[in-house]
Amino acid sequence: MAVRARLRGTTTGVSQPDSVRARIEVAVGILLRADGRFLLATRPPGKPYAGYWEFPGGKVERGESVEQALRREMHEELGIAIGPVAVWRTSEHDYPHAAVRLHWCIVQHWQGELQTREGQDLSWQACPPDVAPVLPGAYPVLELLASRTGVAQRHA
Ligand SMILES: Nc1nc2c([nH]c(=O)n2[C@H]2C[C@H](O)[C@@H](COP(=O)(O)OP(=O)(O)OP(=O)(O)O)O2)c(=O)[nH]1
Repeated sequence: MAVRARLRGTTTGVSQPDSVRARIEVAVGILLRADGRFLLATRPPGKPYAGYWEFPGGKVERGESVEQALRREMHEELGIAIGPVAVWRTSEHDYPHAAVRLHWCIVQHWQGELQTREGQDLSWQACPPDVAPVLPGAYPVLELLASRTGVAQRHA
């Protein structure tokens, strides 16, 4: 599968010019456990790329900040109340269905037991993930996580 993505400060491919399509802003949570593993979830049925693994999150709604959107999505999807949010990186990806700008937020503290409110599967993963397929727009950040101290590495 062709992967076209741009990550601020890192060139991983070529996207369409911004003038061609309006970008959809997306807040994405990298829930990082104390052991360095991060949470991936499957996309629910009925959505584009249903069944693909992704980081939890969703579209920023009108009038919301990225942080507000992330707090709402984490509550709606997982039933948790997240603590401090740090926007870590921003990347862009062009899909056939949408052009998205992904705001990657590291979350290390939350309250509540994880629930699967949208029928998604959840998995705590290390780098590289051993679940597939992963949403193409998540690849660049997975590469960055692999080099980030504190993220669990999978050793074959
Ligand atoms: N949550 C999430 N979205 C991602 C990731 N990587 C990636 O390219 N995306 C893209 C896929 C979608 O085009 C977009 C997120 O939109 P979505 O449809 O899942 O958002 P949503 O939950 O607000 O959806 P809805 O309310 O409109 O049903 O971001 C990722 O790792 N996590």
